[in-house]
Amino acid sequence: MSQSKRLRIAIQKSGRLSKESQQLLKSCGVKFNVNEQRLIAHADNMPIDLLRVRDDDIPGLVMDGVVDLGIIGENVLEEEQIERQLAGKPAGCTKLRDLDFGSCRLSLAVPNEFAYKDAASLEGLRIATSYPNLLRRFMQEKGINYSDCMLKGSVEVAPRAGLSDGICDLVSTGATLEANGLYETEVIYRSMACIIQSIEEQTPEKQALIDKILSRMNGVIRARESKYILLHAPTETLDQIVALLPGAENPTVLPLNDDTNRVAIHAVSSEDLFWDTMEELTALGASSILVMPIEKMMG
Ligand SMILES: Nc1ncnc2c1ncn2[C@@H]1O[C@H](COP(=O)(O)OP(=O)(O)OP(=O)(O)O)[C@@H](O)[C@H]1O
Ligand SMILES: O=P(O)(O)OC[C@H]1O[C@H](OP(=O)(O)OP(=O)(O)O)[C@H](O)[C@@H]1O
Ligand SMILES: [Mg+2]
Repeated sequence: MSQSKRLRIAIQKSGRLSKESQQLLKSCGVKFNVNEQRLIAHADNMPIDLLRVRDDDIPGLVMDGVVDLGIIGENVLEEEQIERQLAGKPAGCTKLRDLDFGSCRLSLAVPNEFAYKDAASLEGLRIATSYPNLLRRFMQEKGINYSDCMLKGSVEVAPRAGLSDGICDLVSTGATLEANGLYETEVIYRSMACIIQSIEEQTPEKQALIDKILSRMNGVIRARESKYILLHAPTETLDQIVALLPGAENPTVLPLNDDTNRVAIHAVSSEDLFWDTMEELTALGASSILVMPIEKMMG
């Protein structure tokens, strides 16, 4: 069991996940100030300590029970899990939920002049990557022999530098690949950020705090994905209009002053309302359409 009476949460110190991890915890009511020089940030209003570390270290810290929770990309989690299974080290942890950020994919990419047909085009070649285990699993499934070149960063420059024939690295918009004269040929893993818990037994107090944070996180993420919609609708097209609102259950329908042919609709939609739908709504006679963000949700 983690020795500390306070709940320990590991988050990325600086990088793609750090701001959003901090923001998510703040939205769950955890109050803390980060001092860039310090590894630990203590929450002021709850028995929670945040450990700010390199993202690569987060899965191991959770799997060894050094911290109770960690916010991490699934790509790093899966890579560490394979690594530890091979080394016979503890690799257990529980994924509590996917988060709504850090979406990216681990892909194979080759120089623009490379005539790639399928994964077999890489037979006998060298691939640079920071994810040797995920790459090996993919290549073994395809039965392709290759050699790897392990790089912790700047993987995209490897082919130009003559270090490898292709790469296996994270892609989001594809801008980094393009800037380095590479193109994506195969997605080998799709990833999101997630929150994981150590499998060590928790004290009832700490488990209750984990459950509280998770329940708040569910509310914050559900609210971020939802919209509050207000509009006026002709009574004759009311059913069609309600059917167009994405995931809106039991909308409130209210009468309008001095207008018996129209009603006001208030609805919580589980998704954003896109311009196309707004145009379809107006074509059905809807007016005064307002789409508003929701800050918190519960129950
Ligand atoms: N372009 C991207 N768009 C969205 N998410 C990304 C992107 N690149 C990486 N990620 C996600 O964010 C995680 C952290 O990426 P980052 O580039 O900050 O890692 P790093 O350089 O290894 O950081 P550290 O210094 O902590 O080791 C990745 O493991 C992945 O899950
Ligand atoms: O497809 P794109 O939108 O261009 O994103 C992909 C890039 O993002 C990540 O690096 P990051 O920018 O986080 O910097 P790093 O190389 O220092 O980790 C990843 O390692 C790629 O290099
Ligand atoms: Mg890292």
